[in-house]
Amino acid sequence: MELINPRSLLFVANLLGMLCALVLWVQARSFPDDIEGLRDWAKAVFLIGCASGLASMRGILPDAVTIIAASGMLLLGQFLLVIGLQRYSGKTPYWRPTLDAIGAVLIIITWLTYGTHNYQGRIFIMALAHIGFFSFGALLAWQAEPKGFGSRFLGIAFLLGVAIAVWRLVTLPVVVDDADVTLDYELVQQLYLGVFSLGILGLSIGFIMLTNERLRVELEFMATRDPMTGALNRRAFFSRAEVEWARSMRSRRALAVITSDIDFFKKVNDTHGHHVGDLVIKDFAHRAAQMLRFPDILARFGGEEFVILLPDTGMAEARQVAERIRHAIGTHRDKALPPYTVSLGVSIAQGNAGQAADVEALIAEADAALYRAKQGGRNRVES
Ligand SMILES: Nc1nc2c(ncn2[C@@H]2O[C@H](COP(=O)(O)OP(=O)(O)OP(=O)(O)O)[C@@H](O)[C@H]2O)c(=O)[nH]1
Repeated sequence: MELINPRSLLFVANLLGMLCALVLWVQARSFPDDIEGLRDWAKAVFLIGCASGLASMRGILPDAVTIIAASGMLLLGQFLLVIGLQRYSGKTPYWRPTLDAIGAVLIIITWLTYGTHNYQGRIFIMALAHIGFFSFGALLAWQAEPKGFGSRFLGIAFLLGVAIAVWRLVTLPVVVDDADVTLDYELVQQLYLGVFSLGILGLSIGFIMLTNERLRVELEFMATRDPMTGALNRRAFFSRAEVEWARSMRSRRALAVITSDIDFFKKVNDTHGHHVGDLVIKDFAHRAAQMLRFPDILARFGGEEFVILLPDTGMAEARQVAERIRHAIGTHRDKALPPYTVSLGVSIAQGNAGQAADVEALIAEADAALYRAKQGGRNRVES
């Protein structure tokens, strides 16, 4: 039964491949370099599109082009999809073993085309290769970060590819040998090709969604974080602090703020250099963050000055946290860094009369306590 001309399907796959390759290429050019894999995908989809275009010329161009070259491009394209996903996930791709395997498959395909004229054998070996690439692709897509809709969509698109290739294997016995004479008009082969053409589109959309989600996560991170330490920036701190403030005022539960400043930090810079100064700042941010729990937040307000917000935390508990940080910084140290100490100021609000009227006032109170800690000799906590 002729549902749709297989030649037309392959031609559509060719056009879709070219268009998807163009979109992926444009996307690759406008994306930050650390989101890798888009260029591989553009090349992959281009190759798969070309393979479909060549295959649509069956009976017009020689078999060496429409079968051997087309199969080679198809396999290389599918391999590049996997390579792109590996690069996207920060894994180092291994080219050699798979390229050797593709070479071996092409030699077998050539033998099956010119030697034994075995159409079923050719479909069998190509379906096996599709299953291998698509299974690996599904696994990589499922593991890819962020694990959002894009990663799931892509994983399912790859799994559909596996299912179709398995189905093609199962239905192999009904393939008639003369199907190879021009093009296979069997319904199963038409569906195979049809789904395959749409598959290029589905996979490309999936990967574009995945990379867009990664970009959104990165932009969000950049907009809310201090790039050097990964702590929240001032703006993100205030947007979270305002929410916690409102909650605290409504529920009358205490909200604590700790401000901290590394002691004699100018001396660290002057003695060991700015680079070591930066390492000390990062060390402080890392170790202070380890001493906090959800939903506490740590923000870098500038230089060596950090602010910590502790929701649902009273004065005694907040002082304990500050003491723990001071003690940890002053006693355990990274051997690669000079010893240093930190002074901290603590303040709380609970919506009572006479207490801070807003977050800024609460921070100003903690700053005043921090100033007293500095005046009192440093390496201490004041409230
Ligand atoms: N390495 C490095 N230094 C910074 C950074 N931002 C600010 N600084 C330096 O940090 C120092 C801050 O010193 P001050 O706050 O004036 O005083 P201090 O030496 O820490 O002394 P006290 O706070 O009084 O104990 C200045 O020398 C700044 O140049 C940064 O991102 N990296």
